[in-house]
Amino acid sequence: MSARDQFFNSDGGTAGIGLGIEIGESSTSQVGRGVYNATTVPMTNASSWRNGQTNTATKTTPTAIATTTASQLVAVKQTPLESVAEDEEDLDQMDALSNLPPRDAVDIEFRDLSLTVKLGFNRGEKEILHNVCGKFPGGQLIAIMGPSGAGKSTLLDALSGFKTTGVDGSILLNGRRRDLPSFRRMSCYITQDDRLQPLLTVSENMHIAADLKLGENVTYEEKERRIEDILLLLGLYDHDQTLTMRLSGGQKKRLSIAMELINNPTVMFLDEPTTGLDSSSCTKVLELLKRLTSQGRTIICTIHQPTAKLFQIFDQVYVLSAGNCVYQGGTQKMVPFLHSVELPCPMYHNPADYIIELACGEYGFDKIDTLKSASENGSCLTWFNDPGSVLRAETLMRKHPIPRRKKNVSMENTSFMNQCSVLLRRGYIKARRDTTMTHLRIIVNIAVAVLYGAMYDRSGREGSRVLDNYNLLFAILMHHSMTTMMLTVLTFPIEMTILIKEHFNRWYSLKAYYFALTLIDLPITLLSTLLFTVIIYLWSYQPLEWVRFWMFFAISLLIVFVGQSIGLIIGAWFDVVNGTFLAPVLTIPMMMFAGFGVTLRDLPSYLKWGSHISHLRYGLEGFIAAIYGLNRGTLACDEAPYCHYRYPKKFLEEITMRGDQFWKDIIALCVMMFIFRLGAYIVLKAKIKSIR
Ligand SMILES: Nc1ncnc2c1ncn2[C@@H]1O[C@H](COP(=O)(O)OP(=O)(O)OP(=O)(O)O)[C@@H](O)[C@H]1O
Repeated sequence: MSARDQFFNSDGGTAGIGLGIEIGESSTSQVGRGVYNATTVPMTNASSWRNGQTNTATKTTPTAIATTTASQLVAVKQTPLESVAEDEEDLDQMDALSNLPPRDAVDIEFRDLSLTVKLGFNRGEKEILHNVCGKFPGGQLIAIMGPSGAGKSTLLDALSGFKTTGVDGSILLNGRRRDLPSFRRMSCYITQDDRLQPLLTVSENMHIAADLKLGENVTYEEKERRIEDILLLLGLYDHDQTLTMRLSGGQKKRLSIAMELINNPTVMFLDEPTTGLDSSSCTKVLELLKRLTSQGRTIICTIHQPTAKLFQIFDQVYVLSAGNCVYQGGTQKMVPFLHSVELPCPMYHNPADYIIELACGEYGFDKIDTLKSASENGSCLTWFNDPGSVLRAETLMRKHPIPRRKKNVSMENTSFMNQCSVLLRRGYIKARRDTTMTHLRIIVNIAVAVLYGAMYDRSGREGSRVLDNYNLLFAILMHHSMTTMMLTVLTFPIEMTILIKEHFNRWYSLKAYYFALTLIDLPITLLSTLLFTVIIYLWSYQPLEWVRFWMFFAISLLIVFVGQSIGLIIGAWFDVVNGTFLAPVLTIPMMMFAGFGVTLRDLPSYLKWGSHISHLRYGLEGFIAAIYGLNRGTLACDEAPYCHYRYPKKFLEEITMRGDQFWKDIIALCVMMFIFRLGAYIVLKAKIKSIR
């Protein structure tokens, strides 16, 4: 049977067993037996409950259930892997899982956690989390639930360290204050949207992740083994040659998890891992996460409103309402909890749905206050599955040794050189397959060169067509500047989302990323600019002198680089919509200052500064120097009886350009390129910081 089939045929034994326990325990509990039986029994078999069929569990006496489920509980606790894998396929997956080294469970606790955001200039602040407390014991699958806007993602961001600005309160790991750099080394964050490289296959994505996330001392065989195990475990093994963009939503979600599993994190944060998936894929993803917790990992997910079937997969739930905790405890204990506060879950109602309705204020806002005080805004541990086993911070501290202090250890697992070489390899694969950034760019350069060539045929040699040629030079300038700028503005925001995720998960440093980004684009920029230049230069009959050709090419190349750097600054800071508006709007003044429409001499004195900051001015001046400078001789005058610009000098005088400023233009463009590149790096860094 294929790995995929193995994955999809697994029956989620853990969840079922967990459910049995819940019913048994609750059936014998003292609180509201009538309501409790009615509401929890359906969870044993969600579909039969929905269909209104009688469930066998309902006919079982409470004592019988208690006996059965108690023995299941023992089985789960003592031999989790064996009891989870109920058939051969499961056991195969468990094999793969057992090759991932188990982790020492990390207990996460937070006290009086609040998070405040600034609303903008003069608009004050907004507190999103209001002194919430909570405890997430290690080795459990925990759901953060709540209505939309309750603060689930914000809590996840604060706990994972993704957000640090405006966070107040304490976060403890095994009883000690969280040291963020160390915590980031043992945890990972999987975002709601799948930020994956679409043009890489599953296998390539996994190999890149392994090469970046595993130390350089890990052998090739070890990496291969780990990749194979993870792909097998996640049911992606049969798809390892599929391009990521062709994967289904559920497969993409699993690939996101697979890539972060490579370095075996102890704590995993997942923002809405089930959003956008069908119910079967949701179940599979959550069952997979449940399996991962059996090895000591603590997995915390936000989830909107799980179905009864999904709900019972979790060990523990943390429910938020408008930034306050309204329930914290075991999934099985939610119904007794609601009963204890005299808000019993109605018959045939999914408790998860009911508590969300309560948290939304559908039954009155006073109920939210009741729940908040009953759960002590997250401090109350009474409703944990096994409150007796929940260790206090002091006990945890004593149990876990003081971690060794790591000074000056880089956040990344591999060296700068390794990061650069892996990123260059990834960039090369992407560039080969990228229809926009590579193929389309080359095609557009050839097509535009042919079009301009046809329009301005022979304009470069004719004295009577000097003005046409001047127009051509300006059109070339705009083409080089705008195409690369707009391409970057349109594509970089998507790349940026991937960068934010991977950089936070410590795949690479920003320096390595930026270095690779700059280098990887060089060959394609050189090739497309060279093709364009050769075609237009020859077709428009520019002077056939090597020195002029290379001067022309050098200016073209620098303009491309400057345009690209400006695009990078805009693309890094703004989204596609704002960027698409801003880029042309900023280019127009640069065009006006270039000396094309209004000569540099005629520019008002108070606007002269503009021409010094316009890259298009240096570009145009450089082109003019290449074509009409270097004391170019008399032009041919074969096409018209009157030849106004027979002498290039006359033309230069008229446009107030000297034709001997080539090196000054080159230096100015180089300085601009350097400043804009550096600016783009600073903007990138600032953007990443501002998000956090
Ligand atoms: N930077 C911010 N500025 C202003 N308000 C913010 C900011 N970030 C979050 N909020 C607000 O905080 C609240 C909680 O947001 P959060 O994204 O955590 O909610 P959520 O529970 O995850 O919602 P959903 O399930 O819809 O994703 C929302 O009302 C949101 O508008």
